[in-house]
Amino acid sequence: MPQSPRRAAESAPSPETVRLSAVGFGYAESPGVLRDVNLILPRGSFHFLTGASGAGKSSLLRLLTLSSRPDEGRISLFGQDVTQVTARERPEWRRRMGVVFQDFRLLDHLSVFDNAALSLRVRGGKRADYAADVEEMLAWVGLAHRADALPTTLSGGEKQRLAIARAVMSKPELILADEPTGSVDPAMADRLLKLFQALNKLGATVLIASHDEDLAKRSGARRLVLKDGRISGAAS
Ligand SMILES: Nc1ncnc2c1ncn2[C@@H]1O[C@H](COP(=O)(O)OP(=O)(O)OP(=O)(O)O)[C@@H](O)[C@H]1O
Repeated sequence: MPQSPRRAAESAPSPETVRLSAVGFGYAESPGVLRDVNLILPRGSFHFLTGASGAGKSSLLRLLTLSSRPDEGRISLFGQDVTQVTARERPEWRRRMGVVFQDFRLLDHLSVFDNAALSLRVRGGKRADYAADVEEMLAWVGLAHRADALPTTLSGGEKQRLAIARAVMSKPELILADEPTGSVDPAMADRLLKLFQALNKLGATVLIASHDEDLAKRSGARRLVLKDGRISGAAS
């Protein structure tokens, strides 16, 4: 039985934020997407996960967000085995992560401001206490002037920037981002990269899945390459 996330957070933090041991994963239609994947993300590390379209980057992130379970092997997060975590236990683990989904998953009935503030709202924070921080984050991603807009009125790049603001707003311990710069221009991609780097400097463990080889190189982050269902390191 894994320790509860809250209890685990109270004890000394694990030096490993993520550990995958001999992980295998696939779908009925696509078996063997991941095969014998072994991976350690030390606390406070910054990695780019690259690989061709269909290599399994999103599938690997699905396992880390506990949206899917591996067919084989074990997964630990924050030093705790989460391989068999139930749907009921999942939200508590997810609160320790900031996730940028490839399809954004914004809440269309909430304003840009309220989407960005979501993780703070669910923690029961008062608007007056977090408003300045949310406004600052929206300004950083260039959305201050759209704070009252609904997500349906945003461009693809604006939605992506909002998805990032929302994911990192509560300064999570682990940031997982799936193609977080796929819809923005190179200047904005660099700006968003700086945001991830700043959060990493504050202690967050960051894993970015991306096709963008140039951005991965510019980041100076460690590279992980997914190919034929397996992960290997690559020179940055
Ligand atoms: N829900 C699903 N059901 C069945 N097969 C799936 C599902 N999701 C992904 N796949 C298949 O699993 C493989 C890995 O897909 P995945 O989305 O993880 O790759 P990716 O590296 O993230 O690709 P991209 O860079 O294009 O987003 C692909 O062959 C894909 O067709």
